Amino acid sequence: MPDFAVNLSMLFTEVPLTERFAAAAEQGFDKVEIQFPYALPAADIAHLLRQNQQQLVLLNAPAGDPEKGERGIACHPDRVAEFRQGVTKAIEYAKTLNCNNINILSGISPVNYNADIIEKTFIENLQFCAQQMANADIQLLVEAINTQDIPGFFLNNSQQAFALFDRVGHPNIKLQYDIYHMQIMEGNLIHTLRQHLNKIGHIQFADVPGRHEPQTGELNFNNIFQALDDMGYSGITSLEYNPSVSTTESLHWLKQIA
Ligand SMILES: O=C(O)[C@@H](O)C(=O)CO
Ligand SMILES: [Mg+2]
Repeated sequence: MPDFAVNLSMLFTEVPLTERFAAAAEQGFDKVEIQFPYALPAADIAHLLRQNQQQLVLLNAPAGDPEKGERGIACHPDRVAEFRQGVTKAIEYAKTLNCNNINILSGISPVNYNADIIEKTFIENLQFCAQQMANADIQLLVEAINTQDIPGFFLNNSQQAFALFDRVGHPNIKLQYDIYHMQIMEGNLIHTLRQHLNKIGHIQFADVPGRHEPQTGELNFNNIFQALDDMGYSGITSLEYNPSVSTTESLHWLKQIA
């Protein structure tokens, strides 16, 4: 069975973030992720993790202003200084919280720049991240996101990610393979996971369509989880879905496979 973590930005949202750690612990989760932890001081999060005997396994670097529709700025040529300051902040949080993985979001391609400059900016920013994070013993992860939910998102499929990793040319970079986004963009999940397992550092999932819990859509999660075990995947597999019912009720599938 996969080593599960739960994303506290999308599950247990019935209660404020500070109370989600305990809610997740009550359901048996000892590993959690938070997309953007920055509204809380790192010391407060560290306290909550200790109190609930949990490990933070993932956080995202700051990704611009979501109120303005921004979903990452790593490919924005005019935001390089701001992006890198955000990465420094993410590394400080990760160090305080003993978190070994930081996820980077490319963002939506800016309309006023040509494709080559956007790609070059992203590659140079990833080179910066890979080295800074290697210095801090942190794995750089990069996530591809589907363009139905976020039209224009620059990094949107696994083959594009692997080609970019070759150009980044640093060993400290892996794909955060989100099953939900990849099912929408390319399908062929088990084959892709098996073929590129050494370049995949973290997995998230939700069913398609709807981005809800397993058994609400078209994916056979029993087969996917079994295949991950069979191929020897040893990383984290994280619940990152919008529960279609209460979070606790949405975990029925987990009890069936346990
Ligand atoms: O899949 C997603 O939406 C994420 O993993 C994320 O962190 C976006 O902020
Ligand atoms: Mg994701």
